[in-house]
Order: sequence, then C-alpha cells, then structure tokens
Amino acid sequence: MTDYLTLLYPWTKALHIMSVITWMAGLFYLPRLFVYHTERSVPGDSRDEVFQIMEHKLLRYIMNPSMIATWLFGLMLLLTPGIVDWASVWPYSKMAGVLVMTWFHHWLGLRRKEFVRGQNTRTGRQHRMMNEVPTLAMVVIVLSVVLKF
Ligand code: HEM
Repeated sequence: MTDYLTLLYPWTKALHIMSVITWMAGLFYLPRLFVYHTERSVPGDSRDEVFQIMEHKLLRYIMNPSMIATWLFGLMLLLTPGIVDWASVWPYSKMAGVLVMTWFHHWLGLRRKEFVRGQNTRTGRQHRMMNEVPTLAMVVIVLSVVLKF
C-alpha cells in the first residue's frame, strides 16, 4: 500500500494542488456573493432568487467536491512514507490552517441556508470581514508547507 503511495506521490501532489485551487476559488468568491446579496437585494425579489441559485451551485458543485478531493489527496500525501516529519512544527501549523478553512466552509454553508430562509442577519461589511478568514488560513498553510520550519 505505502509502495503505491510512493509511486503515486507526484500525481497525488498535482491533484492535491488542483483541488486546493478550486476549493479556494469558492472560499474567496462565496463571501463576495453574500456581500452583494446583502447589499443589492431584498428577500423574495428577482435578484435574491439569482444570488440563491449562484450560491447553491457554487457550494454544491464546486466547493463541496473540491474540499473532499483536497482532504482525500492531502491525507494520501500524509500517509506517503518520508513526506511528513512529525518532529517539525509545519505539519501542525498546516493542520491548524486547514481546520480553520474547513470550519469556514461549513460556516458559509450555514449562512447560505439563512439566505434561503430570508433570515440573513449580517451586514455586507461583516461578510466582507469574514472574507479575510480564508486569506489568513492560506498564508499559514502555504508558509508551513513551503518553508517546512
Ligand atoms: C485538507 C487537508 C490537507 C492535508 C491533509 C494536506 C496535506 C499535505 C501534505 C502531507 C503535503 C505534502 C508535503 C510535501 O510533499 O512535502 C501537502 C502539500 C501541499 N499542500 Fe496540502 N494538505 C491539506 C490541505 C491543503 C490546503 C487547504 C492547501 C492550500 C490552501 C494546501 C496546500 C498545499 C500545497 C501548495 C502543497 C505542495 C507543497 C510543496 O510540495 O512544496 N493543502 N499537503
């Protein structure tokens, strides 16, 4: 099994990076949609309907599958012999960043359901501020995995 993982390593890493890119695109874009959804529509109008379709499709068909793929290929890399040195700090800081990102994904899912019920309570500014969460997590993750401190 570990022999296969070693053989597949470059492919696993390539697929990991591809799925990270598509997941992150959604994590950056969905909060922006929430900003305009809040500021440019009222519950029940035609724009509310369009924003709901865009948010649903982005989450369901792009973000959910790419989050699952990122985790799957990431765990395969983790299990590949000789890749992770558990005596270093970087695997733990990377995991902390990944957990924040995964939490944020689920937080966005809950906010989407509030829009569906017409019960969004947050302002556009609050959605803009939450938009910084994936940026901060990305900085921690990329520094961890590239500098390997
Ligand atoms: C979801 C859980 C994740 C796990 C279990 C995981 C695990 C790993 C592991 C073990 C490696 C191999 C490091 C190496 O080859 O030396 C790796 C590479 C990488 N990961 Fe992740 N990762 C996850 C999510 C993410 C996320 C969310 C990002 C970006 C925001 C990311 C970005 C990268 C990058 C850019 C590399 C390539 C680094 C290099 O080879 O220089 N990963 N990941």
